[in-house]
Amino acid sequence: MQLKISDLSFSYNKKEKVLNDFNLEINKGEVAALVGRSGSGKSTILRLTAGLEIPDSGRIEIAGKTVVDEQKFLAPEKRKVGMVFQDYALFPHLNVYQNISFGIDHLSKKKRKERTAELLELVNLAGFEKRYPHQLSGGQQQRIALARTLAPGPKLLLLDEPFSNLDTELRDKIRKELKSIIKEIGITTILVSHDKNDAEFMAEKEILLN
Ligand SMILES: Nc1ncnc2c1ncn2[C@@H]1O[C@H](COP(=O)(O)OP(=O)(O)OP(=O)(O)O)[C@@H](O)[C@H]1O
Repeated sequence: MQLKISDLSFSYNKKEKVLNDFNLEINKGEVAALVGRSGSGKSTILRLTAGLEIPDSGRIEIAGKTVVDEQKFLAPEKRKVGMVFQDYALFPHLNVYQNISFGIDHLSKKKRKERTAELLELVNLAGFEKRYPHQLSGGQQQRIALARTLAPGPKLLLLDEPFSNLDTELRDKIRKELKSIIKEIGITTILVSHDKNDAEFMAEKEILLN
């Protein structure tokens, strides 16, 4: 089991529960989609898994290790979880090389260079090192965001509405690319989507939130 969520409850304001005893299990290498109406708590589940919110109760285990329960809270950077946000959140003042190598500054310069090159190869953007985010198309920005997230070698990849900023034509292309990258590295992935087609195309398993 790569991700196990047990009896997770959460509210933003302590009044209205967004999640009530929510459970979820995802196997290693599996790609799962969270689907459900707007406001059903899809992004909240990703945020809790990444450690950006603290649950009211329940437990989350990643690769067999408890990252949060009533006693414990592991900081986001220690969870080995990579999250790509809806708006990609690239650093506008850093170029592609700097964006991707941001999370691996503990490595030597040589290793960092190698790893960044490997990731640019993976997302098919070798040669783009010196470009700035505003000099990239939406699809390219998304692939750089993915490369940056994958750089430290996360055990779990979280994608929040990865196709929402793309027009229909590009969306098709990006979906295929994203799926093939995920398969190539075999990373366990959860994706949030409000689009049934995207979810069906990308995921082996769909989890419906009400
Ligand atoms: N920071 C916040 N403070 C207070 N309430 C919030 C906050 N973020 C989300 N909520 C509320 O929590 C509920 C779940 O939100 P969440 O973003 O997880 O839903 P979602 O299923 O991802 O929705 P969408 O498909 O529209 O992105 C919603 O009712 C939302 O209004």
